[in-house]
Amino acid sequence: MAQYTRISGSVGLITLKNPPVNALSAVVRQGIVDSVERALGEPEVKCLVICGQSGKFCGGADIREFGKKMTGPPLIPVFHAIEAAAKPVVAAIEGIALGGGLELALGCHYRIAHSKAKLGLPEVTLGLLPAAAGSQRLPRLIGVPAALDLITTGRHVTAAEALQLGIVDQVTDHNTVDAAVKFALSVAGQSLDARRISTFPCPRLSNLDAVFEAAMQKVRQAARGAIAPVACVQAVRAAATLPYAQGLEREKELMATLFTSGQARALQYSFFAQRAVGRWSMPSGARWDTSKPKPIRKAAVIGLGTMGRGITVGLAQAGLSVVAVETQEKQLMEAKQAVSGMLERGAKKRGVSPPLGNISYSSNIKTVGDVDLVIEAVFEDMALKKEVFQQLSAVCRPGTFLCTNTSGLDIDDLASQTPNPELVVGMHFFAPAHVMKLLEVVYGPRSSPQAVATAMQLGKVIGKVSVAVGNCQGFVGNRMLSPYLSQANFLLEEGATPEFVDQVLEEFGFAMGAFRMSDLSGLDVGWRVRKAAGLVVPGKPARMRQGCRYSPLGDLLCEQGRFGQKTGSGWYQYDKPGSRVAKPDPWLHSFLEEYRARHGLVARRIDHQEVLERCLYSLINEGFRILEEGIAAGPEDIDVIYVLGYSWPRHRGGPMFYADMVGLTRVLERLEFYHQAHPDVPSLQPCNLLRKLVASGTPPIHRWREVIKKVHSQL
Ligand SMILES: CCCCCCCCCCCCC[C@H](O)CC(=O)SCCNC(=O)CCNC(=O)[C@H](O)C(C)(C)COP(=O)(O)OP(=O)(O)OC[C@H]1O[C@@H](n2cnc3c(N)ncnc32)[C@H](O)[C@@H]1OP(=O)(O)O
Ligand SMILES: NC(=O)c1ccc[n+]([C@@H]2O[C@H](COP(=O)([O-])OP(=O)(O)OC[C@H]3O[C@@H](n4cnc5c(N)ncnc54)[C@H](O)[C@@H]3O)[C@@H](O)[C@H]2O)c1
Repeated sequence: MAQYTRISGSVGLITLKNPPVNALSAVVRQGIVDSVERALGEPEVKCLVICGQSGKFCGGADIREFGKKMTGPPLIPVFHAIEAAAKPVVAAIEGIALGGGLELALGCHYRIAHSKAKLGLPEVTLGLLPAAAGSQRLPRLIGVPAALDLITTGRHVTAAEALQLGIVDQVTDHNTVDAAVKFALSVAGQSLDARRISTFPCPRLSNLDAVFEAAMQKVRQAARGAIAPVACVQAVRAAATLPYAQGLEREKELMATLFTSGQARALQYSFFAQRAVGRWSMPSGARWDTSKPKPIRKAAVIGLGTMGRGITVGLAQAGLSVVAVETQEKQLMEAKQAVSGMLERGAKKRGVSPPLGNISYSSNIKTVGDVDLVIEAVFEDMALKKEVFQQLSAVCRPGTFLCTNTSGLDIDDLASQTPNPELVVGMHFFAPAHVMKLLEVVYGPRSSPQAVATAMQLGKVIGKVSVAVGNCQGFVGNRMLSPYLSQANFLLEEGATPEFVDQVLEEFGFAMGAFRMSDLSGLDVGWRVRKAAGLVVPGKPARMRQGCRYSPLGDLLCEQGRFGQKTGSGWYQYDKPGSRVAKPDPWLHSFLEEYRARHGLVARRIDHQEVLERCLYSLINEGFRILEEGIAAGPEDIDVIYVLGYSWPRHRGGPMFYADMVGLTRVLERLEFYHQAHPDVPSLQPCNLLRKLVASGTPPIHRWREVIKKVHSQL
């Protein structure tokens, strides 16, 4: 609702009340209409202030209303009524003014913001554009280039930047409502002609075409197929070239195409999924709301390679004390230098001082005796990790949580090395660990709910989106990647090139195709895992392992020292080791031809559809197996992992959402087709849960959990 009160005798105060973010639901919109009407009708009221309850101005339109039949007054006329008011209306912006929230403020005559407030038009991140006149008012207020930046990126700006851009009129460190009331009284009675943004001409640009061409090129490059950023540029162009009323029409037209699009559905699903994963549960029945985390003030990181350094930075930046341990003095010194550099660069960007003092470095594991939690990040070698866990058990005080950053080793096996396996969980970060938002929190059969809650909470503290998953080889993300990569390799055997496979996957929206990604991560990583799994055994029939099809192509490249970017060659060639520009490699093409000839394989023409379906549906099929086994609690968990950790295009929601969009019947049919053609590839065999979902009438994704529950209860 919106509550109307009179303060200081002559100020009408409208307070938006719709926790948690005062979104503009139908009731709130109606409340604003009624309150404005009332205030304008009261002769004693000289001016109005609009604020939000609980220190939050407004988080925008109520996204939960989007899928439903719209009721209540539409936003544009509400904001026009405010702008047309004969008494000054001041927005008192505390906390947030986002999307429709900022558009409401732009309908007001003045804007006062608290210094800690964040403002922005993030509609693009939900597959939309600011369609309550935001795309038309903002360029008129701050000019086309700045408006294009804010609207196409959806980034939030601080109050200080908003002041500099001209979005707000004043910033205060004190009570914002008090400041707004004082301000409103000071301008009461003054002419409002120059305060109605919709009447402003859009600031002229001499190079208008060039600006919009450049903006369009920029968004198309970054969008990876997303349509909203393109529509945002078109809407701002309308503001720059058309009278306000016509610009509004264009905004409405563009919004109509976005509003019902699959991309908007996917992005809004993704928004809620990222919040839903925080409400985790385990098959044992333990849950987020019944498991209390322990506060972590001091942590240790063991192993300061690529991952350990990033994890140390993340912990220190969040204000924790960190003991950073590396056994070799030389590596320790190098790590210290690298970590300090990362902290200094990060602090410079944020305009704060680097928290260098939060970290103490040591080459002696005994120095971790007084920490609350340890994150082990030594080489991916089970014997080594077991040794480290035994040492930790001996030196850590009782109750210390022991976490491992392993990419896929058995958490329970590691836990068995300690007298308190309930304190052991996986904390699987993604590289670069201080940047990537995803954290897989992996619980073993003996991990306590408190250990899981503590790791999930620590993830939150350091700014990660944490997803709780069960223990299995590769956990969720890497396990699903395995059949995807296998299919990509099989396609090469059958006649495709790495360039073609990557092109199809990149057109789908991945930042990098399977082969460019493997070259970046290092081919040796998978090689080591396959060796440890006994798959790389000289003398074995080359293309079969344990009765299943196996492609040794990656192993053969590694035997040649082709580890990817770091060695200057892999699936592609590079100018020099470390270079990032992948070029097609004639050597690799002849190697593939020789390989096919050696194995009696005849190259055939492979089309886009086959590449996409085999790579994506095999990955999705593994996702269904993961759900069936209870390794992930719901499809949202898998989708968040893929969007945040594996560059799955956000506007496609994630693999499980994509399967829902394609249609489960279609996915099942195509898997059956490919499995018939490749009976020696078990990952193409449709999993039981997928069949059950189809048999139960292909329910929409938000109802899959009901079927999953039934499957689990039958086990
Ligand atoms: C035929 C076709 C016709 C087409 C014509 C249709 C015309 C329709 C006209 C529409 C007009 C458009 C108006 C406007 O331009 C559109 C918008 O405003 S879209 C919304 C823009 N706002 C945002 O994107 C903000 C989203 N929220 C956030 O970024 C964050 O939540 C936050 C506000 C920064 C707060 O962050 P935190 O403190 O970390 O809290 P959480 O994120 O965990 O959120 C808490 C809780 O609140 C829920 N929530 C947040 N924002 C909204 C919202 N805008 N609507 C509904 N719910 C919201 C969030 O989901 C959390 O709840 P939980 O999911 O955990 O239950
Ligand atoms: N690199 C990635 O992209 C990535 C992503 C997620 C998880 N992981 C996992 O993180 C872990 C570390 O990977 P990485 O890429 O950082 O490896 P890395 O080779 O870069 O670093 C490992 C570090 O551990 C140190 N070390 C070895 N034994 C030690 C001991 N006993 N005590 C203290 N330090 C010791 C080594 O000197 C080295 O500096 C592995 O388990 C890996 O699977 C890696």
